[in-house]
Amino acid sequence: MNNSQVESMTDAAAELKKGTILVVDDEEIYLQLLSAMLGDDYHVYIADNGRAAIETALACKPDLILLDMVLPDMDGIHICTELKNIPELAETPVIFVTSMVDARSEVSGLQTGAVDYVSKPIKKDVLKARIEVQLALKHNRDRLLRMASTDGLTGLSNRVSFDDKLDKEIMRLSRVHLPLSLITMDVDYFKQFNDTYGHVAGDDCLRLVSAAVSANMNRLSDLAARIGGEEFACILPQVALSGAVAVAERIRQEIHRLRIPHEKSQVAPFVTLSFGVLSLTCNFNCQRQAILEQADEQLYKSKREGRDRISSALFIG
Ligand SMILES: Nc1nc2c(ncn2[C@@H]2O[C@H](COP(=O)(O)OP(=O)(O)OP(=O)(O)O)[C@@H](O)[C@H]2O)c(=O)[nH]1
Repeated sequence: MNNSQVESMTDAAAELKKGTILVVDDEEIYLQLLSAMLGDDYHVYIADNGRAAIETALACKPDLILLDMVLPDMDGIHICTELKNIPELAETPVIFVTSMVDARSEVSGLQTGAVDYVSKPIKKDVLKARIEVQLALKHNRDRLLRMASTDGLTGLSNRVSFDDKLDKEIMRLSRVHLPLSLITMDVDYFKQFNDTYGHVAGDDCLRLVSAAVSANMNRLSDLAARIGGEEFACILPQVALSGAVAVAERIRQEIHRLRIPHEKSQVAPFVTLSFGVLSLTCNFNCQRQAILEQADEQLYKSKREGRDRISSALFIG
């Protein structure tokens, strides 16, 4: 077996791992024991104090944290409370693994938001079974959350997660006085498209359009959503008007390149989109509803002025 075969087998083994676990314990012997116990099945990260635990959790986004109660810089209750206050980590299940077996400690641990409490010395099979239960629950919860925030037809974000993201970005950017841009877009003469080619072809068309829209979301903080039947929208945090118009133009041209036939369109023999772009410098008085209304006004302007075009404006607060 050559090196690259060994490497690809190692990669394949890594792929098969069932999740990421952060082990937090100040005793080297337990870090070693748990790493050896779990290392074949999971990606294991370790931390030997509270501060390192929080930093490592933020960096590796574990599926589960095994947390000791007694650590040199802060106790487990304190660490768990901090984790629950960090939005990205608040839902990460924590299992206390500790020698403190009195009922009061156990109750405190569970009241802090831990999902389970396991006493030392560790019984390998029991701990593994409890980990499996918590990971299965997390997996299901993540799947339900994904389904609740995704549009079933296109795989883009749905209206609920669009509204949620917009509210969050308005608050975040208000603190730092940075711009936010929105692009709203709508397929031209889509009723005629459905009437001509049928609803199934209409659905296929919406899927192609959404793929073109999401292909132009270049930053992790961008979000593309289907916010109505044939209406899409993008949130572009920290992007000013000219940048957002450039993104809209890229999407417009990409839709042209797709050449999806649309013989009943009065604009072109293929599918086109109309766009509304709106930018604002956020402040705490900005209301989602007012922002969307003004973005829609720009979209209607594009429709009125002939479709297959971009209209843009700065938000008037
Ligand atoms: N295939 C399909 N059609 C949809 C879906 N959601 C909405 N539609 C259709 O989209 C069409 C939208 O029509 P209108 O609002 O009249 O707009 P339009 O024909 O695109 O005209 P303009 O927007 O003015 O260019 C309607 O016929 C809806 O039935 C969907 O999920 N799939």
